[in-house]
Amino acid sequence: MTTQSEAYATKNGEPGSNFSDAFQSKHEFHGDFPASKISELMKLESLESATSQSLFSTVNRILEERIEKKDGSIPQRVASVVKLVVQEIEQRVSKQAENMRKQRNLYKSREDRYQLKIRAIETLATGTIEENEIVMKQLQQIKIEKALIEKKMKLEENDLDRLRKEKDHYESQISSLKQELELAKTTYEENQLQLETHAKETKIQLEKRITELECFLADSRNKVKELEDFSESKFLRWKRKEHRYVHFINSQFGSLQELRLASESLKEEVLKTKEIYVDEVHHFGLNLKELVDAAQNYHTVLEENRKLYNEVQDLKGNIRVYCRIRPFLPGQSEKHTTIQYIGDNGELVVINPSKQGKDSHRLFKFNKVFGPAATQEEVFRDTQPLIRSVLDGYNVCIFAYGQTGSGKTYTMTGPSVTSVEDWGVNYRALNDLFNISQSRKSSIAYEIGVQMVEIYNEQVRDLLSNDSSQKRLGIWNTSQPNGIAVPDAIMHPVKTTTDVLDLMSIGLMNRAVGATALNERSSRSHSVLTVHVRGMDLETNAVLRGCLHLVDLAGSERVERSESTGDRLREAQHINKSLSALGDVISALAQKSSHVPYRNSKLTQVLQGSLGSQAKALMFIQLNPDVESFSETISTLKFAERASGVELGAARSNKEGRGVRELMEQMAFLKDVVMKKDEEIGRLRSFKTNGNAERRDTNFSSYRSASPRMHSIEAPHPSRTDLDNSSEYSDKHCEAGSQQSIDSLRHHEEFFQQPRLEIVGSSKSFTEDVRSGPSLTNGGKTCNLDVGLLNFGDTDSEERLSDMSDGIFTTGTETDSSISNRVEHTLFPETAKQASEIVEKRNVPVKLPRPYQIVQVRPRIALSMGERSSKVSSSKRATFGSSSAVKLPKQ
Ligand SMILES: Nc1ncnc2c1ncn2[C@@H]1O[C@H](COP(=O)(O)OP(=O)(O)OP(=O)(O)O)[C@@H](O)[C@H]1O
Repeated sequence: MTTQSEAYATKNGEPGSNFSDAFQSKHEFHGDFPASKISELMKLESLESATSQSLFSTVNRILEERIEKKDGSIPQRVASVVKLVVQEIEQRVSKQAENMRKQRNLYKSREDRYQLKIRAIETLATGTIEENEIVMKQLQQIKIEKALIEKKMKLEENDLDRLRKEKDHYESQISSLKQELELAKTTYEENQLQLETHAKETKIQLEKRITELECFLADSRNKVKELEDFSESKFLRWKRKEHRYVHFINSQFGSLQELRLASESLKEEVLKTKEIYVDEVHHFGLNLKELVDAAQNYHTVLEENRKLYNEVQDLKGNIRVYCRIRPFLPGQSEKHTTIQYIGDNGELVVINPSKQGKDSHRLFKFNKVFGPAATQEEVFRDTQPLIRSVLDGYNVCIFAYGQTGSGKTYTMTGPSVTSVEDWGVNYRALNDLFNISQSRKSSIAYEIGVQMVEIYNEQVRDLLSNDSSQKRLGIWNTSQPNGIAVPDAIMHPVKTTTDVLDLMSIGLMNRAVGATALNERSSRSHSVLTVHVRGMDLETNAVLRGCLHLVDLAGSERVERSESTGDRLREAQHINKSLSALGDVISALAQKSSHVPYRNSKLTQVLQGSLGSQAKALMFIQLNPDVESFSETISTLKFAERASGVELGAARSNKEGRGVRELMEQMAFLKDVVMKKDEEIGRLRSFKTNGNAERRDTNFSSYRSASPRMHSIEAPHPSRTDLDNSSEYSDKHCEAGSQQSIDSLRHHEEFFQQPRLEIVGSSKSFTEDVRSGPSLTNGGKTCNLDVGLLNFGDTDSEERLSDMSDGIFTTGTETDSSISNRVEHTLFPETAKQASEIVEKRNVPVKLPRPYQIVQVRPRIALSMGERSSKVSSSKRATFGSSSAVKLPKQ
């Protein structure tokens, strides 16, 4: 049993010490408490171990002692009260202890029960943990599900939002639809009202119509009745008719039988007639065949006639005239044409659209007319024989005449070089010459050279020279008796068509072109392509030379039509001037006039050899079919008509056999001798005249008057007043001319590869050459003095030119050969070499035949032919030399 102090001590955690402290402080408070009692009390090992009873008994004994002793420290009563209290407390404590014991037991039982419960709970708890885990898992799952549900809820919320919005939208739509519905409803009601009214109206109308129809039906019924009556009567009539027809057919059948019999007899007759007819047709066929043959013969005869006509013209030396009509260009197809008829026989009818009746038509006749559809090949086919004759030693000139844009360049050159089909006469001609020369190479060795110049504003320019100083050539050297070669222009040997194509494209690029109102790219100059051919017969050594001029003239239109101004106007004026000079020459030739004004333009000077000598000439007349060009067309055709009447004299081939060549070599030698003599005479004369000026003048003038023929190679031609007024002209110009001549010669000598002979003049010119007096020597080079000109003061220059022209005109083959010699020397140096060798070998003059020529021995400087010369065969290259190469312009 625990006491109150124990409980107290247990309650405070330090029962022993606290109780002792309390007891001690109490004792101290009661200082009179005997120490023995305390020690007695203190005998108790500890308060903790002391029972509450012992403690109370201790207190009771103390109190009893106090009471017994009657100690005054504690009043008796107090002690008895305390004792009572202590006893009361003791009782209470014991009760309490009892209670506590009971409680303790109760607690114990409770504890047991709790223990059992705990154990049960523990077992439950273990079960619960597992359950918990499951629950946790379920919780987790529930959480996940919750999250999902939340998500779903969110989504649903979103959906809800969306639905709400949609709902709003639909609501607004519904409201608008409601409005529309309202509107529709009102309209419907209105319409309904209208329809109702309309229906009412229609009903009324229909009712009216029904009544009308009923009336009509009644009428119709009446009519049907009438018709039925009518058809019945008609049926009866038809019935009657049928009877009649049957009767008629029967009668017809009878007659048919009769006819059949008759036809059979007729058939027999027809068969008989047919036989007769077949016989007759056969007979007729035979007759027809004869007629067809005759007609064919007629065409052949016609063709032959044409050929014969051409041959006769060739024999007469007529200028052949081919007319070519340009097609309308793209974009011009709507235009009216002036060409009404193109005949096979070279007939051409042009029509003037502004005139009516007979005057509106004009007939022209030429050697050939090519229509707009004619191809380049067809045109060339008719030109080919003429071109081929160049290889047989003839001189041929082909030129194209016509207004700007009429197709001259198209015919002569072609629209493009790249396509062979487009090639014009120029390329085809050279190609043909190469082909034929190849096919003849076993018997004749041909060499071909080309020059190309243009006449622009009355100046001659070398189109194949890249040297600008040489491009513009000096005055056209008409002292060349036949004027065929272009002495100042560089001669380019050509071996293949490619060479020609290269050269010509360079030439075409250098050509002066410009735009006029009539042609976008108009040729503002006359271009002359000269082809020199020299062939040597490998058996007989006979040499033939041919020369072909291919001339693309500038446009012939009137100045005002080309709407030119400034430079273009000047060009047009020059072109017109030269073309009218050509017209004058042609007129003079056509009229067989004694004076032919070749010198009036550079163009006529260039063509002099081909128009004046016995060369073959062909003129292409180009026409623009456009109505606007009618007047130009007529003037072109008139020009062509005049040209076709020109007789140049029968063409002759420039062939020379060995004999002729030897004679020429002899002539060359003799010319040399004569020249030396002339030089001596000249020296003597100058020696004489040194002391006597007057005599000198007289002597010189005798020379001047002697020759209208010879000109300085390069000296500018003096004006007539110059000639009249300046007595010193001869000297000055002789010097100036000789200097120029020397310069020109230097250039000219490019054609010559070594010192050799040059043969100038012709049979007729010889006499004039002799009259012309001596050639001047200058620095070892020779030039012919223009002495002829010096004495022209009183003579009509035209006449002089005419004389000269005539001289050239009639010289014929020899005239041509002289220039050909010049060309030959240029192109074919070995001939010259042979000649010079012969001259060196022979020193005995040989008696000359009648047509002899002056020979000048000229030390020629060998000049390179430039890049072109590299294409010449090695055997010839050696003789060409290599100094001061003249380069060709690069394309
Ligand atoms: N026969 C033709 N077939 C097709 N086109 C042609 C024919 N003739 C000429 N042409 C075309 O007509 C135009 C003018 O031709 P081209 O330049 O040859 O005339 P042109 O007489 O030489 O003119 P210009 O005197 O101004 O030099 C060119 O476009 C040319 O292609």
